[in-house]
This record gives sequence, structure tokens and C-alpha cells, in this order.
Amino acid sequence: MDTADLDTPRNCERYLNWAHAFLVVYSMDSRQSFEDSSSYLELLALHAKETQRSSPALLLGNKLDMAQYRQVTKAEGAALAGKFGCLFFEVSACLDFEHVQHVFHEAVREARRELEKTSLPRPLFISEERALPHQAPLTARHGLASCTFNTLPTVSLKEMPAVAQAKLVTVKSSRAQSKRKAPTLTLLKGFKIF
Ligand SMILES: Nc1nc2c(ncn2[C@@H]2O[C@H](COP(=O)(O)OP(=O)(O)OP(=O)(O)O)[C@@H](O)[C@H]2O)c(=O)[nH]1
Repeated sequence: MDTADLDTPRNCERYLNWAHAFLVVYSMDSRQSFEDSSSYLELLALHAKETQRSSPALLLGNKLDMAQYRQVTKAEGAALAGKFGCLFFEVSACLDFEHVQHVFHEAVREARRELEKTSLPRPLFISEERALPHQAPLTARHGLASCTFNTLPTVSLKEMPAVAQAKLVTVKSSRAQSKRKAPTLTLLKGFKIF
């Protein structure tokens, strides 16, 4: 959200609905910017309450290289972050690239955690592993009235791995299975390959 010279939030609707995470940044050498950052955190909290959809926010005290001119203590930053339940970091955007990078990684992790919490059940994919003998037929278990798998005589459904652990899913046809060295990859329409 580029607030470009706005001290208080205005016309933020589209950002609020679009973003998966927010970095709220103040200058530690400016009490005014610290107070402004508080009103942005209020706005995010209000939006989350109204929409029942919360996106993580991280509070950053910037200009750590100017710490000798600080007007906001680290404890005050941490307390504000604690009030809104967000992570807090003090950084120097101009001097410490790695720390800033770490903060961005944290933001992505937080966004992923939030998405995983609220995500729908993950889609199923077809595995070539044999169904266990005691399992009911697929059609009965999943209500698939008429479904024919020509190349996979025994199939079972598995949950897709979460994106974080996802690996390439390969699907062999039964023909390829029988000729061990035959080409093995058969892509089925609608499959997601990570
Ligand atoms: N010393 C120091 N100066 C910084 C740091 N980060 C940004 N600045 C300076 O602070 C000033 C404002 O930086 P911007 O990135 O324009 O900040 P902004 O909040 O987006 O400002 P607006 O575009 O006016 O809203 C610039 O002069 C930057 O060079 C930092 O970590 N340390």
C-alpha cells in the first residue's frame, strides 16, 4: 500500500482486499510516523473484523542506522505490535539488506500460514498405488456415478500435498508400468504440477 505522503489512511479499499500481508513501516526518528502507523494498524484490524478475513501485518521500525536520533523506543514499537498481534522488527532499509530480506520472508511465511488456516480442503489427485483391499470402491466412497479410468485399473485418491511440501507428481499409465523402462509420464488433464 503506497501511502505516499498520507498521514492517515485514505482510499485503501482496493489494497485491503487485494493484499495477503501488510508491512507497516514507521521511522524510528519520527514520533509522528509512529503514531501514523498505529492508525494503519487500526484500519487493518477493523477491516479484518468487518470482512472476517485477516491478513497478517508486520510492524517495522525503520532507520535503525539513525538510532541515535530515535524518538520511538524499541519497547514502544514492540508494545504497539503486541497490541495488534503482529510481528515486530527494527530494520535499516539503507544499511542492512539481509535483515530486510528476512522480514520479507517472514511476511510470506505469515501469509502462507494464514492462507493454510483458512484454505478449503485440498484437492484430490489420483495415485497409482493400489487401493487397500478393505476399502470400498472409489465410486461408492466419492459418489462418482460413472467414472472410467482406462489406464489405471486400481487407483486411489490422495490429498494434494500442501504447496510448501509439494513435489512433482508423476503419473504412470498401467502400460508403462508393465514395461518397466517405457516412458513413464502421462499427464492427466486438470493436474497441477508444482
Ligand atoms: N538513514 C536512513 N534513511 C532512510 C532509510 N530508509 C529510507 N530512508 C530515507 O528516508 C526518506 C523517505 O524514504 P521513502 O522510501 O521515500 O519513504 P516513504 O515513507 O515511502 O516516503 P513517501 O514516499 O514520502 O511516502 C528518503 O530520503 C530515504 O532515503 C533508512 O533505513 N535509513
